[in-house]
Amino acid sequence: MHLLIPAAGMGRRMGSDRNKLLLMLLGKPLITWTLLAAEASRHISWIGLIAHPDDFPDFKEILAELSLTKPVQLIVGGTTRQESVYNGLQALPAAQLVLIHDGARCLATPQLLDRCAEELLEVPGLIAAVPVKDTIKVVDATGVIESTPNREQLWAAQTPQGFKVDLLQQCHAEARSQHWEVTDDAALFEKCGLKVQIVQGEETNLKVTTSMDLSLAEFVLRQRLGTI
Ligand SMILES: Nc1ccn([C@@H]2O[C@H](COP(=O)(O)OP(=O)(O)OP(=O)(O)O)[C@@H](O)[C@H]2O)c(=O)n1
Ligand SMILES: C[C@](O)(CO)[C@H](O)COP(=O)(O)O
Repeated sequence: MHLLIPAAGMGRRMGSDRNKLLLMLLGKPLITWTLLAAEASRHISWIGLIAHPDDFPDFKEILAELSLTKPVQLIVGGTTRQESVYNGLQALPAAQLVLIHDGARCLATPQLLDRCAEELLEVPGLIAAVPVKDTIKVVDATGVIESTPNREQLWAAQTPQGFKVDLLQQCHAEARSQHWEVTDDAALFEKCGLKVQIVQGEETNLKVTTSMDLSLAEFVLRQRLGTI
């Protein structure tokens, strides 16, 4: 199965002066951990790494050092994640199904990628997600709570997200013509009235967004490697 990895962000919330995916995490660039999970997945056969052209030299160096067994194509990203995925879909070789996984979710396991790949044979669209643990409040502009949604219906979206390619392409085309801006591909499917199935995600599959997340990711990796 084909995998697109959006990796063209800036990492503004990290407060870093470079793409956070190039920051070091336990001795390796953060994106390396994501690529290693894709390499170890039984179902992934092709990887599209969507990046900002300024980062191409660094990504090429990382890829040369890793020398993965699977083909990796560098694709020019856009100014938003949505535009980056759109570009990825344009560059995708002929394929019926695609998984999309954030470069910043570097702790996703190969097993999660494989479960999503297998489930995608049965449904038009899916996302990994975990039940929300906190009580969530809907708050107005003045900081006053408006409502408390029933937690049983709340799930935190992760990636991988997987889709039938033709349907996702149609949703992205519709989004461009209607000027929809969303933070994930499932939201486009939803807006187009298409079904998106939840696949149980992983609690450790955090998106490295702030420097605290980077510390948490290091802790999880050390635990996995048995060094703590
Ligand atoms: N124009 C963009 C923006 C984001 N991404 C990717 O989408 C994923 C999720 O985005 P996020 O965590 O928000 O990354 P950044 O945009 O780098 O972070 P920030 O919003 O803090 O700037 C990341 O793997 C990021 O590289 C992308 O490919 N193209
Ligand atoms: C796709 C995503 O990782 C799902 O949680 C997320 O929506 C990416 O965008 P964000 O704005 O960084 O949350």
